[in-house]
Amino acid sequence: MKYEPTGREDDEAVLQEWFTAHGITEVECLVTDLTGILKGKIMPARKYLNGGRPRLPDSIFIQTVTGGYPDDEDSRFWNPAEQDMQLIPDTSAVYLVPWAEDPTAQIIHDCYYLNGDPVELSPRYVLKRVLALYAARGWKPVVAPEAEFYLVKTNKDSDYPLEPPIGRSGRQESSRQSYSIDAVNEFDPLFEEMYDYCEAMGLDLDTLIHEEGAGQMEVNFEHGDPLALADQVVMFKRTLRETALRHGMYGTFMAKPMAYQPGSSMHIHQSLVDVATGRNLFADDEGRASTLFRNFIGGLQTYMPSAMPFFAPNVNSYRRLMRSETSGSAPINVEWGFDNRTVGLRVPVSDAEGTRVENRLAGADANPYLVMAASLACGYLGMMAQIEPRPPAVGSAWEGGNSLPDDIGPALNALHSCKPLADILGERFVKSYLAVKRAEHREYFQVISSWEREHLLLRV
Ligand SMILES: NC(=O)CC[C@H](N)C(=O)O
Repeated sequence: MKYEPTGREDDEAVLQEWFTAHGITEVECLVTDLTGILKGKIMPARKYLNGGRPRLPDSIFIQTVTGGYPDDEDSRFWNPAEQDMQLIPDTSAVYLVPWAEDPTAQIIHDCYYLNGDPVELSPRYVLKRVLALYAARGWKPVVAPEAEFYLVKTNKDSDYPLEPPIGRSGRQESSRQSYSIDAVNEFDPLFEEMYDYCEAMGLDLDTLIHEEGAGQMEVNFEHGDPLALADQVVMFKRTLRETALRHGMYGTFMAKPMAYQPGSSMHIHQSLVDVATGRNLFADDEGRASTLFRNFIGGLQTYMPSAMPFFAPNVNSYRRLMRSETSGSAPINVEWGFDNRTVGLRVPVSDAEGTRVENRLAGADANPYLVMAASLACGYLGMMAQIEPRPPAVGSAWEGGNSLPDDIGPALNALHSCKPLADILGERFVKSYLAVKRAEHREYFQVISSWEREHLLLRV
């Protein structure tokens, strides 16, 4: 997947036309790091259109969420020289910044070394790598992500717990308001603006609902190409956070922002299209679940426990997945079942064309490129090895207990031992990801919590 300069003239023409149509004066050149944070440079549109392309060091892909770097015990897996990368725009990922005062573009870029090699540490590249495996077989995965999030009161001191926001009524939500339209309308001005921004950016939102938690909402995206939808989720998260700030609140995609409130997920519905015929290969000629579909689920069941650090990348992610009275339907297993929300892999009842599996494991805090790459990699491995899934769960699957790593430490160990995933996602990428996540975990461990001060200080 080398960048071929021959295609670039066409891209320039597309950009030129789009910049002129929108009167663009500034460009935000964006790259998503391992966490999902947008990094990049801002430059004048004039320079950008003259072929100016920014460079960034490849160390942005080995940065922890706090801006640190892993100890260099494993440094042979990245380049300590901090090589420069050339940023090349993807002209299918060009958006307006609708809240900017001067007409500004935000463009998602791919990263290449100066010799033209792609940077394998880039999450967007990891997803492209998995999609190329599907393309080589004439397959096209189709996904529909959902993103849950909380609106919360601004929280200037991070020592204090978060609180639900104040709505138009002047009141703070305190009870379960799942699906309540009036509870969504409490934040009507914010959502009006969010929709305006999404419209201006061309984000394909389907529905918005109120979820179970106080101030918790969910948006669903229309189904489509995984790369385009991962881009859209990244853009949506930025948009929602920005909109919330403009309305005096925070929007957060933390997996478990508040104790005693359900966590936030990023469910991904997945199906598989035959490029030649356009048919959904997850249904057979009689409209029943096909062998490929069963094997895809078999692969998810086999490899998802090892891919856990992509679905649950932070210490906080595992708080969402712990069973408690307030955990809602967050999964603790990789069983599958028809229209069953106690399993990690739900198969919604639908017509043959709509046959799909909803992977419910990922938290909203996960990096959408890596969630899609990991989920599609697990399914691909299952289809290649023709893995039969266990029988579908009937009734509650909670009784089976937690069959997944229940903390980031064991999850990282499981990924470390899984060679098939490293082969698909890239060995250098997986090693670097593990090193970054281990460094974050060590840093977290140095913080003494209020629970320890409350319960241990005077007792032990
Ligand atoms: N609607 C739902 O299925 C809720 C999902 C739940 N919030 C989770 O974190 O998984």
